[in-house]
Amino acid sequence: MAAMVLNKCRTQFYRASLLHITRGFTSVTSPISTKPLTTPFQVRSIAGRADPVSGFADMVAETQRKYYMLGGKGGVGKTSCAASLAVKFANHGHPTLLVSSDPAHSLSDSFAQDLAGGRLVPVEGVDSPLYALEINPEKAREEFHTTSQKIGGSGVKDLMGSMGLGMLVDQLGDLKLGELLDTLPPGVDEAIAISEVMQFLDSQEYSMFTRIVFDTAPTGHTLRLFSLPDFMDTSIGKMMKIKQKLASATSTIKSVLGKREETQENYPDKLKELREKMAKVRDLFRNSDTTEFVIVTIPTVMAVSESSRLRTSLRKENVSVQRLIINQVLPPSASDCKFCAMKRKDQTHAIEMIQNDPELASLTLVQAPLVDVEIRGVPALKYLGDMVWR
Ligand SMILES: Nc1ncnc2c1ncn2[C@@H]1O[C@H](COP(=O)(O)OP(=O)(O)OP(=O)(O)O)[C@@H](O)[C@H]1O
Repeated sequence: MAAMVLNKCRTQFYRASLLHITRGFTSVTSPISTKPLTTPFQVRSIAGRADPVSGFADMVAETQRKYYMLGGKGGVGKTSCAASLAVKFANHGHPTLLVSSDPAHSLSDSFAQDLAGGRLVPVEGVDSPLYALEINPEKAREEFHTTSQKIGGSGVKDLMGSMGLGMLVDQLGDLKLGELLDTLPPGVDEAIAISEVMQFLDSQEYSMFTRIVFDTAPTGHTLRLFSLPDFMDTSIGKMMKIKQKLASATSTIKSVLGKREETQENYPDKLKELREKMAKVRDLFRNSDTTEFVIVTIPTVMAVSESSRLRTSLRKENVSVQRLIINQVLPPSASDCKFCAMKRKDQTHAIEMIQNDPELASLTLVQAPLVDVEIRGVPALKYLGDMVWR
């Protein structure tokens, strides 16, 4: 029965067959005929849009450095689309850096090459230099935590207790410092890691890159980046108060005991530096001349709803979003099996949702087909890139 149903299915899955993509062919052939198909998946703007967004020719044209951030719900194809864009930039002459700030890195899996290690790793098989960098948000979080703890965490309370300054510990209570340090907002690690990368980008080692593509963590985390400078203001303010209280208490004690003042590392300055870096990253993201945020989604109600919320948040933060990639769209069919027919109905509904969504309807939609094999390795990414980035 299942075989009979499947036999009726004439959905023309795009033959990203291993044979084709591992040999680097880019032509698309139908599984039921050997004739090339004319792909219907193209950059197109929605009816009524006055100014269609630039195509890949414009994305590649300028020599000035550009940043592309790809974000969206988990599992929709952010890494695949980001990696395919990076490959395409590199194959069009742009030395390109692909950065993953998703704690669950998948660049190595996507390229089928070992790109791990938190340092620049060259990607093999592309025409111009393409480097990958998997940054470690966990490490950034730990560093932030250690620095904060040194200024005023439990270490301070222990120290003050041992100095007989228990009353000051009580005064610290109202600053809710412990709470502050223990409840760093989710995504703070990713944001810190991104800001660390941004400072490298000004260095000589990174100066050759003219295209920088970010594969970001799922939706909510990326958005934290924008609220962090304010969060840092609050936390730095609290830490400065503690430092002042500590400084006056310790100098009184030391003068009584006749001890010399020790030079202390200026930790709040470090936090201020971090805050400044984050503010710089936020400003860069808001600069529509250099940066574009591309939302990736799939045609399901849940993914579309999340994309709409993401777009609202990015608009409030003045981040430029011009295109929405609708990934894994079922290809055309001469006659669907029952499963494909149901799936197509759902997808059609989700695409209509996009077209009627006030946040998403104004974007240029780029449909990318569901292909019949997993997208792994440079030839496969090139294949995907040729369909998505046109
Ligand atoms: N158009 C497509 N056709 C078929 N498979 C696809 C397509 N796009 C992505 N995939 C596959 O879907 C899976 C998830 O893709 P990917 O890792 O790019 O998603 P992601 O959004 O980055 O995930 P995460 O949020 O977990 O980082 C991978 O196995 C990938 O090969």
